[in-house]
Amino acid sequence: MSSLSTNTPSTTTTSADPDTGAATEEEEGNIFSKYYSQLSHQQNMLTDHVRTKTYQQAFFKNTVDFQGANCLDVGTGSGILAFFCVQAGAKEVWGVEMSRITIAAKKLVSSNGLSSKIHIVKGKMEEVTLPKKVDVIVSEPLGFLLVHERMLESYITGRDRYLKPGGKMFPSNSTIYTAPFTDEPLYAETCQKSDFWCNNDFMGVDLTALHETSMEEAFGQPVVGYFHPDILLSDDRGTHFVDFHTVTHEALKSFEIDFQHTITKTAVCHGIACWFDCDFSGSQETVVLKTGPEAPGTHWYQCRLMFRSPLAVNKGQILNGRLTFRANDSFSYDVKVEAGIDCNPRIETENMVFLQDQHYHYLYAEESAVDAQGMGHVRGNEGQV
Ligand SMILES: C[S@@+](CC[C@H](N)C(=O)[O-])C[C@H]1O[C@@H](n2cnc3c(N)ncnc32)[C@H](O)[C@@H]1O
Repeated sequence: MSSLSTNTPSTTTTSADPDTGAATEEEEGNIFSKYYSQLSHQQNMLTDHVRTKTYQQAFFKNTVDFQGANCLDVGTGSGILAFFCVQAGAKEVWGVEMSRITIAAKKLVSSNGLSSKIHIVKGKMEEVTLPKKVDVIVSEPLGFLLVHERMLESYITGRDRYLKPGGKMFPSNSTIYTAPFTDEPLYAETCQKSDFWCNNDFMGVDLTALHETSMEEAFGQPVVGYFHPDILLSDDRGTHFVDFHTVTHEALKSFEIDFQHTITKTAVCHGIACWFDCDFSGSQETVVLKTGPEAPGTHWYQCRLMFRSPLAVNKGQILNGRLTFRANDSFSYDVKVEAGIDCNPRIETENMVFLQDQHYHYLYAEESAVDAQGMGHVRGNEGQV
């Protein structure tokens, strides 16, 4: 099916019947499509007040960009950002959405009397056909660690297919931050998860051959949850800047974050913490959405990548290394962490911390997969998203 009309866009996908909402095989194969088709998950996002309020403020503080504008909302979900576009003065909005939540979104649009302004389009951003190019693209394509779910790729597909030259994007850019942290209880808890496999007589079966695999699994998962900024071991931040106006698909699929942190506390470093900020740079004002440990909590929490072997660090030393992100087939990324210590003349020897077998200039790597199946699961102190 492929058609083009001036008012009611149609899709070129094999997606579900927009009226019955029956899922296609393709849709059933996409865990995020199923996840987002449930009102409860849309509600989770709407009730993240930091997130939702920041989006509305970003549009309201840049009404010059929305007045009389044609807008595209990539992944409209309940349609909330499309409503905000209209509130900010948009002429028409096309809300593209791959999941069956379109049925609910259409109900909201109609019950709010906005059917002539907001057009909910069922299908993938990569496949739908819209009637015209737009002045503004809005979206909430942000996952844990910014890139989990790989929806940024759909956001920039929307840009490449439908944004007029010089058009605006809300959000417009984002920065991932890194910092080393210490958290002994978290480390102990992660190790304890594998204690079960130390049993050499579980109902007469020796399980110990799987202990190592279980440890790899436990440390291979990022920890999603809040933490207090006091656990950070440096004031320096590794950064990775992504400009949504210019970033390419290739650059999103594979990137590195190099870091160099001057250690501010002698401690045992248990890994690298990561979070992101997002800018909405309109013609009038830049509004910032923050998800770091010092900001009010959001449903993105923060992420921590654990070291299997912790690293003793001394105040004044330099911890340097690299995070390597490679997109995978599970709508997420494999993340590799490498870190090492440089000797520094300002080492406070009286407070040095040593771990067995650790040497200065010690370099090691940990593999960590940001697992799509782990979505919504929070380890640490905050329960479920
Ligand atoms: C994080 S939610 C945001 C929903 C809504 N915009 C909001 O801010 O509350 C992302 C939405 O985008 C949809 N989505 C993800 N990838 C998509 C794609 N390639 N094409 C269309 N919709 C997509 C998901 O089904 C989900 O409803």
